[in-house]
Amino acid sequence: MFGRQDLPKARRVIVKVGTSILTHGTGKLNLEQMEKLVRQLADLSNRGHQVILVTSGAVGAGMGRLGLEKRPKSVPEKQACAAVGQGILMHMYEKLFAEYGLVVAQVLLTRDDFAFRERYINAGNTLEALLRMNVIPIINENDTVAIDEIRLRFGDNDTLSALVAGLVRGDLLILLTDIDGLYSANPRVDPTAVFIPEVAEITPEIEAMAAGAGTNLGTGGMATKLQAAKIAVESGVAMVIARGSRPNALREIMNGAEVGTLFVPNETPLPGYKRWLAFGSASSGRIHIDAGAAEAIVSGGKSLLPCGITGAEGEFQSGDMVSIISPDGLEVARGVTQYSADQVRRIMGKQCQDIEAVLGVKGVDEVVHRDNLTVMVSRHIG
Ligand SMILES: Nc1ncnc2c1ncn2[C@@H]1O[C@H](COP(=O)(O)OP(=O)(O)O)[C@@H](O)[C@H]1O
Ligand SMILES: N[C@@H](CCC(=O)OP(=O)(O)O)C(=O)O
Repeated sequence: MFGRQDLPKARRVIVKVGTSILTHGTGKLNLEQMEKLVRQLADLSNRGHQVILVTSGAVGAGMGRLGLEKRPKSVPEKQACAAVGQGILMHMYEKLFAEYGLVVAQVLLTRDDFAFRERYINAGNTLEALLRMNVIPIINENDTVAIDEIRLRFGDNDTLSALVAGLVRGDLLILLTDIDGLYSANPRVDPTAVFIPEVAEITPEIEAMAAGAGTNLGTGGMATKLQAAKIAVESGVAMVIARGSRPNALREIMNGAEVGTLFVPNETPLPGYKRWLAFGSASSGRIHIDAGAAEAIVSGGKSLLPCGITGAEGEFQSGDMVSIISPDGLEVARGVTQYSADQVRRIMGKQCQDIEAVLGVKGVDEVVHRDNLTVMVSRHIG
């Protein structure tokens, strides 16, 4: 059984730091905190671990420099703050890592870089090349171009860090925030909340523990951290949420000490392509299915045939990614369709041998083949 004793063996470690620990309440950078963080990361690298840093704080740092006291509401203003702040953040990281003789690289990603498989593979190759060169990649969302609609689908940097961890087949993802880890309820609101040291399975009860957003400067609170945990554990990556201001938090975690909340990785993680289907890809439409088809796909590992389809939404083409929706409205699977939306509407409910008569061509039997399909039931993220 995976446990804390396995953490020292983690070779590739992704560390995400939230705005709440990188900036003061004033919005300006918390320099002491950044120095401590960089020192620990440099030490991890010196110990032979491969380190990737996912950093928030661009909007916060920009606010500080522009003298704004509240996080702006409009998207262009937030993006303007990020454009000012990202340079300030990188300048500090470059300076601090250089003191320990380490080279850093800025990598800015958007949701689309994960949704398009070619870009996803390219981003992975670049990160591999940087790690081979002993460079520390410093990743943030490309806020100036990530429009709100797309941002919402990304969630925030918690989700981004988990997608990155899956992309590079990381061993451990550490989310450093302003609280010790997961509690049974938000302890800032509920004084009876108890600390949860380890989560072996992310059940609906665990999900219910994470309520709403956190601080004025941070964005997602615990809810987005649990979404990140779902992606990480299904990708075979262990995850720890811990307080970033704790002195030597990273060293203690890497030594296997009981610090923060540990999320145990799945013993049979999704393979690379199915992982991308589940978490990276963006769906172009929805195919509705009946209860029998849902059972065959989820429990039987079967392909989706026309006879189990009850409807199609959207204008997808053959080769597009589609969400497969059960009668209770849940996305039970996601996969690549071999028929367009128009064709699906014409062959739905029919037997395979009738496809030729309806479409005038002899097509394949499977609307979505099981090789190109991933079951989402337990993996639904948001
Ligand atoms: N069940 C919970 N356990 C711990 N913290 C919680 C819980 N529910 C909500 N929170 C809030 O989540 C906050 C951390 O999230 P956030 O402010 O987004 O940090 P970050 O900027 O590091 O991403 C905590 O300060 C706390 O107020
Ligand atoms: N890209 C944004 C980060 C937004 C975000 O996810 O913030 P947080 O919840 O503090 O991790 C920034 O750099 O300000």
